[in-house]
Amino acid sequence: MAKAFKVAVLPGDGIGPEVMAEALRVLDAVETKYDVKFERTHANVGGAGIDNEGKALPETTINICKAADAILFGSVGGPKWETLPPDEQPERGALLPLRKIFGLYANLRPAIIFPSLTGASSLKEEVIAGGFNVLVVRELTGGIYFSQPKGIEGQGRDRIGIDTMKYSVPEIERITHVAFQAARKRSKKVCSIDKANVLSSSVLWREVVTGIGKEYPDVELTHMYVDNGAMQLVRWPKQFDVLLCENMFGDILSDEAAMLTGSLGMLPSASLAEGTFGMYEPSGGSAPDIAGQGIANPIAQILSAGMMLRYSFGLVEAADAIDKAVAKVLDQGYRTRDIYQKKDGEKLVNTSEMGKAIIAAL
Ligand SMILES: NC(=O)c1ccc[n+]([C@@H]2O[C@H](COP(=O)([O-])OP(=O)(O)OC[C@H]3O[C@@H](n4cnc5c(N)ncnc54)[C@H](O)[C@@H]3O)[C@@H](O)[C@H]2O)c1
Ligand SMILES: CC(C)[C@H](C(=O)O)[C@@H](O)C(=O)O
Ligand SMILES: [Mg+2]
Repeated sequence: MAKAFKVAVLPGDGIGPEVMAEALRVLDAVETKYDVKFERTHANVGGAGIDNEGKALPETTINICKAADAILFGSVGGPKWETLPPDEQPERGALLPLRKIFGLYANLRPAIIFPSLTGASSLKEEVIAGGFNVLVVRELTGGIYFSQPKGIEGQGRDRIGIDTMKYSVPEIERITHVAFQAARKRSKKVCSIDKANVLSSSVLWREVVTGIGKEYPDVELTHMYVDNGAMQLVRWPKQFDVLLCENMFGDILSDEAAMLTGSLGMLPSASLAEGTFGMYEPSGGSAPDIAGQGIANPIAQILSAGMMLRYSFGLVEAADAIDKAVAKVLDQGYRTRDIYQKKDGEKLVNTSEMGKAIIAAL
């Protein structure tokens, strides 16, 4: 009998449902080819949760996720819900609680430049010639996103907005191990990003990372302040292998790294808990500027589904096949609008045509 895995499918808002449809078709194709079954249950999240069930993260959605082996997530948010109280909006009302409820502390965001896409990068060709492959390892359940106190206090012009950045030693230790273990399977270099010249949480971060680094003598460890890191990424991205970041620094640097590869629509992510449970989503958002037009790039969502097969289901062969199929269609010249450079040999396609091409290449 075919091996079966339960997937909670949360398409969300904006381009979320459009790119999710293509990732699900890719999963259909994997089922046929690899004798596996993905039992999918759809659930509302974000604006779709608010509109259909009155809440960004309805109980039914939480229960569907709890019953699943992994969550495949689209993206949430958009102008329609931006006037709600902050904690009820899609991002703070659904995405962040999901990360916390499921203990998804390790966010892996690989930024890989495909050889055929070097021209789509915002960097000069000579800087990225030969490609680069950076893995952002972002701490996802701590830091300034979650620490207390937080909120707006007082009245009128006397109000103050408060956010707090806290990290405990165990929180730093576990994400550091993830970074070093990932580096061991790659080019054996970890660059830890912090702001230890200003922030106390970063002073502790640097100390703990240095200590853990001694357990991995085969991996080179360097430290960099986040402002310099942001600059070095655009100056010479090839110097980096694994970038280890706290929550907010990782959020910012992963968008930057994504754009160096050509488009935010190319960058997948895996958010992992202890064990095999994970949530898989594009690093980018609901892209309200292009939603509803059928032109979004589905590659980040499809590669995220591939990461789900790799990290939560152990289906390495099928995951490799998805990665290769994406590289192949890019070599064949298929381009959604975000990565189209009007060069000879390029074929401008919409979301579903890109999905179909990837399935054909599987
Ligand atoms: N994980 C998530 O659900 C997530 C992540 C980031 C932002 N958001 C939310 O998304 C909404 C829009 O935020 P934003 O505009 O700052 O960021 P965004 O990532 O949605 O869009 C930034 C730019 O990248 C482009 N882009 C993103 N994904 C693309 C794709 N697949 N194909 C082609 N182009 C793509 C968009 O068109 C836009 O020009 C906000 O409500 C934000 O909070 C959600
Ligand atoms: C939408 C937002 C809460 C989210 C984050 O900041 O983590 C997004 O930007 C991301 O990168 O996944
Ligand atoms: Mg982000």
